[in-house]
Amino acid sequence: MLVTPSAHSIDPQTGALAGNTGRYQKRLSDLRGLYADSDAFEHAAQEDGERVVYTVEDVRPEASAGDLIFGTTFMEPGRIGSEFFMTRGHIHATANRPETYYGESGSGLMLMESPDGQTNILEVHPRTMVYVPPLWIHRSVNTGNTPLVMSFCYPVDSGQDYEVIARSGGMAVRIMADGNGWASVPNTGYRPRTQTEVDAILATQA
Ligand SMILES: O=P(O)(O)OC[C@H]1O[C@](O)(CO)[C@@H](O)[C@@H]1O
Ligand SMILES: [Fe+2]
Repeated sequence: MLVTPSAHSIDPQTGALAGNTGRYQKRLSDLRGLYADSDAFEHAAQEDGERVVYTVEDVRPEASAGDLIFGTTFMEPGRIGSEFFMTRGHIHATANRPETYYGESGSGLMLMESPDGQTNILEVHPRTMVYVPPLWIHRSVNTGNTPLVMSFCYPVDSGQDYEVIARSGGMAVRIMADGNGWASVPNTGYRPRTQTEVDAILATQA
């Protein structure tokens, strides 16, 4: 069945995506357990747990395979303790589905981790296209003091698996403020995946 082509303007400052079919927001209270400093988190959540940390708008086609989902992510600047605001992070449920992210405004980074625990970090700036290849767990981090807005695109049959990060006690590194910039520091609660867990991820490829 033919789908009608469409064009969608993106506001690089707000991430507003014309003609979006979906939108969701993650509030501070939705992000419990992500940050190293749980006291600082509880303090911030008590002050304003309803505070929106990031907003995602997207266009989702009806097709079940071969098509694309595209949209925008708007991330507020901020920190819990010295750890920068970040998305929950995930691997695609069909793990060999890739994704692109394009910097619209602000600055941050894409924190990526392979199933066997290698870390790869790429900075995202306006007019930078970041490629997240198949099989990489990915999380966006706003390391600036202004909103980070990115547009993204990924296959419609990707899905998101959030448990992969929870099971390993978070990602292997955390992104912390360091002077005027950022530093990656080891996550002391990290439990590397076993070979059985790695094999289970690889088995979700299609
Ligand atoms: O799904 P998370 O990890 O909360 O982060 C949101 C980002 O990831 C995506 O789900 C795309 O993979 C986008 O919707 C958005 O850019
Ligand atoms: Fe993704």
